[in-house]
Amino acid sequence: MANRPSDPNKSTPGSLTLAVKQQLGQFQLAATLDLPGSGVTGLFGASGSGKTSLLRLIAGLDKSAEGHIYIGDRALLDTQRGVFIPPHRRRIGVVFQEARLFPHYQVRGNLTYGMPRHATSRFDEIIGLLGIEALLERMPGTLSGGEARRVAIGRALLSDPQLLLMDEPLTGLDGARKEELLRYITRLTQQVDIPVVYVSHDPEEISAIADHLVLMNKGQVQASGSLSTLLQRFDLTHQLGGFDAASLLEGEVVAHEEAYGLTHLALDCDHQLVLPGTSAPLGRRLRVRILARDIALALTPPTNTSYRNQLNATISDFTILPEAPYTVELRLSIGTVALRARLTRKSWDEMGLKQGMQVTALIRSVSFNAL
Ligand SMILES: Nc1ncnc2c1ncn2[C@@H]1O[C@H](COP(=O)(O)OP(=O)(O)OP(=O)(O)O)[C@@H](O)[C@H]1O
Repeated sequence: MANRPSDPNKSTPGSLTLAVKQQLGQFQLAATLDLPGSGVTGLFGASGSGKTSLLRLIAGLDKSAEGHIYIGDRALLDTQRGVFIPPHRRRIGVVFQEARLFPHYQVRGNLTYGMPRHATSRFDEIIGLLGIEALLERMPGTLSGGEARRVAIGRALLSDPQLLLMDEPLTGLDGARKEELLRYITRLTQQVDIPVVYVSHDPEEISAIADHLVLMNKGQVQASGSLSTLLQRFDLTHQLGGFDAASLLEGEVVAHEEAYGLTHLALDCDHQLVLPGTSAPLGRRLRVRILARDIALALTPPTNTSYRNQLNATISDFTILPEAPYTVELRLSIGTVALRARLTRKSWDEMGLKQGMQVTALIRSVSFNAL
C-alpha cells in the first residue's frame, strides 16, 4: 500500500494519495495511487474494472472501504485512525454521467447552490468558460443534454473544490454535442487550476484531455504515469485501444498555409509536422494524436509522393504481440520525440528492418487529429 503522507513537508499540496480495499459482491477493488496535484488524470479501463467504484470512494459516497485517502496532508479517509470525512466536507466537486440538477431552481440557482461567498468572484469567469451566460434564467427541464452538463460542471466548480471528479461526462451525447462539450471541458481544465480526475473508457476522449493516465484492470491499478509515456508501452497496447494504438505529439504552431488549409507545427526537436489547418494562432502549443496504423516507413526519402510529412526516424524498439502475430509494433524516435508505428510482418521482413535502423516515417497530413 502507498505510504500515507505523514510528513506534511513531503506531500505535494492538492495531490491525491490513496490505498483502498473494498468488497462489492464478487468484485474486489484494491487500488493504490499517488496522483499529481495539478492537471487532468484520465481514469481508464474496461467496463466493470472499478472506475466508478473508486470515484465514489474518493467522493465519500460509499463508506464500506478500508484504507486511506488523502489530499495533500488532509485525511478524507483513514480507517486506522477512524477518520471518515462526509462528502459535503471533502471539498470535492463531482460531475456524473447525468447532470442531476435541481429541477425547481433556475440555472442561476443551481449554480449558486452551495457556493461559498469567496467563490462569488469566480462566477463570471466560470460561466464564461462554459458558455452558459445566456442560460442563467432558464429552468433545467428546458436545457439540452450538453447544456445541462455544462451547468452541472459549473455548479461543481463554484463549490470551490480542491479536486474535481468527472464520471464519463460525455456519455449519451451525440457526436457534435460530445465534441463541443469536450472542447469546453478541455478549455476549462487548462484555465482553472484544480486537479481533475476524469473517468472514461474512450481512448480518444482521454487523449484529448488527460496529462496523466491511470489504467484500471479488474479492480486494480495496472499502470499510472504520464499519458504520452504509457501510450508508448507495447505491453499496454491491448488495454489502451488495441487497433487504435496512438501517439500524442505536442508542438508549437509556426505557420499557416492559408491557400491550402494546412498548419505547420514545430515539434520539440528540429522537425515540423504539416496538419490540416487549424485556427490556433502562431506560437500556440497544440497536441495532436496519430494512430500507429497511419504511419508508413521507407528506407530512403521517396520523391514524388503525396505524403506531406517525411520525417527522419530511428527504429528504437519493436515487438510482435501474441494477440497480433502478423503485425509488428514499432517505436520510432524522431529527435527527442517517440512515435508508435505498426507494419505488417511481411513489410518488416521484405524491407529488412531492424532495431537501430534509420528510416523515413511517412505520414499523410490528414492523419493528424488536432486535440
Ligand atoms: N454495490 C455493488 N454490489 C455488487 N457489485 C457491485 C456493486 N457496485 C459495483 N459492483 C460491481 O463492481 C464492478 C465494478 O463496477 P464499476 O461501476 O466500478 O466499474 P466501471 O469500471 O466504472 O464500469 P463502467 O465503465 O461500465 O461504468 C462491476 O462488476 C460491478 O458489477
